[in-house]
Amino acid sequence: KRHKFWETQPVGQFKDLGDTSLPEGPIEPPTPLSEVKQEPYNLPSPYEWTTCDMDSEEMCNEVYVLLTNNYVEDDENMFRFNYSKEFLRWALRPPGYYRSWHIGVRVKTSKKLVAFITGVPAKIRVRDTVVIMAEINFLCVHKKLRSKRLAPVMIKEVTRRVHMENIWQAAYTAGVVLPTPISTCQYWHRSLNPKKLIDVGFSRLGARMTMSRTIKLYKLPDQTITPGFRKMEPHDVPAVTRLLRNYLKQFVVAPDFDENDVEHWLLPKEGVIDSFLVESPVTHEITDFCSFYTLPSSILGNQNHTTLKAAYSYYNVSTKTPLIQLMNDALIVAKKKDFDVFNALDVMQNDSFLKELKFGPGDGKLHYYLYNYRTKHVLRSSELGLVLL
Ligand SMILES: COc1cccc(CC(=N)NC(=O)c2cccnc2OC2CCNCC2)c1
Repeated sequence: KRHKFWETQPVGQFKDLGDTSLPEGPIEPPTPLSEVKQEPYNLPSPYEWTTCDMDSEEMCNEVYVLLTNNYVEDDENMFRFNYSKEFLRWALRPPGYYRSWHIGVRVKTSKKLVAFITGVPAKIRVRDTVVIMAEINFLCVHKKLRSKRLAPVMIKEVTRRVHMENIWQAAYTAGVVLPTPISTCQYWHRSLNPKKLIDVGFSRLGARMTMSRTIKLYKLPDQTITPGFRKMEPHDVPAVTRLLRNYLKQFVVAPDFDENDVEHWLLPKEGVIDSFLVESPVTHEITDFCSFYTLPSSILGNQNHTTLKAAYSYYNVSTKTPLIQLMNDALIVAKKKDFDVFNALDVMQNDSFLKELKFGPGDGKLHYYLYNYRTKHVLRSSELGLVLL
């Protein structure tokens, strides 16, 4: 039976789609903390819960190895996300994080880590209401333990631990359709190293196209072209916070970043997150911002290449520099940093540059979900101002 688990959860149900009489907001009220289940859910007998301390080199490595071998693959099982350890430490330890929300499942006898799920706290605005939510991510069950119904009990356990911190909503994304997406995005890819992308089967040579013609088509200048375009630095945090908060106001769902959040999520970290801004050479005002995160993919079964170096568009703000020019500078920097491909979702105003900057549509969609929060309508992807890792 499809969605046996999700029909028991406080999420929008397919049967409610189109019923605009249902109000926007929480689906269920908070439970008194004294009534929240105090002990962990039961796992099947061979398994036990563990808390993954990402500060521990050993545990962080166990998580890295589990995800490297068992996390999300593309639809044709040619690529698998290969989040780095530094990236995982960044993604899982934002301001106010709870170590207890980094949940692992071990085999009692061997102590092998065989499953993982995480939450991090985030302030998310939905229209005019700021809600403290858990951002749920990295749900991974070892390939050999699939369809043992571990995922539902892991989701219930992370929900229970989130409830214990008096948080009642969550946000998550998935490549699969579950009850019920608040929005569905198309992903797009911009080739930076077309020869490698074709060699590994990520892209195909276009009809009536030669390889040299394809390389020329995607060629980029050696230098960025916007005057005042530079790497973000710590002293830029207040100005970038103001710029980003103002820009994100236009979207129905968006993070409510303060300076601490901006310092964590947007200051450059080598091999994890790159961020740039435009400082007007005359007024020294910060007028524009762009950022992308580093998420390589393992290439499964290719003799010549093992890793696809991919950049993922994160948060971008344009107030003076045309967004197309700003994003072209982001492509130029990504190419200089030896990325093979630059990925983007059609969220925010990304639709305005995708085709012109030679992005091609990906072969899948990314669905956005809220837990225990109903939106009046399914949102257009351009109404989304939230990018999850
Ligand atoms: C190229 O290697 C891949 C390895 C695994 C999966 C996919 C396809 C895919 N599922 N892509 C995305 O979900 C995606 C495409 C563009 C931008 N962000 C994305 O996902 C992000 C955000 C959600 N969590 C994963 C990373 C591609």
